[in-house]
Amino acid sequence: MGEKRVIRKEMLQALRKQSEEENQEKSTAITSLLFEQSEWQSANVIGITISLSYEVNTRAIIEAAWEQGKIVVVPKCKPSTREMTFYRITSFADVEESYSNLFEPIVEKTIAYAQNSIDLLVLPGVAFTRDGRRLGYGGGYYDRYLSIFTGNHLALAYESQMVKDIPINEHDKKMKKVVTEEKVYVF
Ligand SMILES: Nc1nc2c(c(=O)[nH]1)N(C=O)[C@@H](CNc1ccc(C(=O)N[C@@H](CCC(=O)O)C(=O)O)cc1)CN2
Ligand SMILES: Nc1ncnc2c1ncn2[C@@H]1O[C@H](COP(=O)(O)OP(=O)(O)OP(=O)(O)O)[C@@H](O)[C@H]1O
Repeated sequence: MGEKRVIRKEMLQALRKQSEEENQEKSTAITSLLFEQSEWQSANVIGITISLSYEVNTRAIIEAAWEQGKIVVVPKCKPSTREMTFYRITSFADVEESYSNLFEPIVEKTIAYAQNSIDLLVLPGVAFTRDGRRLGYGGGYYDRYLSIFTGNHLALAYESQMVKDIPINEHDKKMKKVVTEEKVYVF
């Protein structure tokens, strides 16, 4: 556990140092590669997070999804059980800054979507390995979600988030794909 925390802290520090310009440039490349994936093209309902400033920018992805006629659902965390429920948003006015400074759906304005109605889950992450392991913020939210999720999933990351090793935890779920600004890792 301790080692995970060190990798997380160092990676987040490095990510926060990346300039906005660099973030934007790489995010644009990641977005283009994402749109080439068959999982994206065939999905009607996309489950995706609202990015923080240093994460791969998902706002342009969400806007494009709306333009492509797709349904966008974003997670709301339940800290007491560390579970997430996804709600459909049709504009950014449907989200508010809430838990842990994340942007989450305003429950009163949105409708919950069941897990089995999501075609593609687009995951964030702090660090990834070249064999498909993922390190998140340490909530275990996605490990729990993926343990019962049957749809497609892939993760978005900067190439700089690919690391040699991450300590394994029995709950850790392997990624199927990670899309970076340089390539698509398929596991
Ligand atoms: N933009 C974005 N949204 C996302 C994620 C993400 O990685 N990025 N998540 C990806 O999983 C989920 C949120 N994951 C979280 C995991 C842990 C904690 C957490 O433990 N927070 C502590 C304080 C953290 C700290 O030490 O600063 C707390 O609130 O008590 C919060 C969110 C869902 N939404
Ligand atoms: N399926 C699960 N059922 C029960 N507990 C789980 C499950 N998955 C993870 N956990 C627990 O959640 C905690 C956090 O897990 P971990 O450090 O792997 O999170 P993470 O992948 O970094 O975070 P996140 O998924 O939120 O981005 C650990 O204590 C882990 O044991």
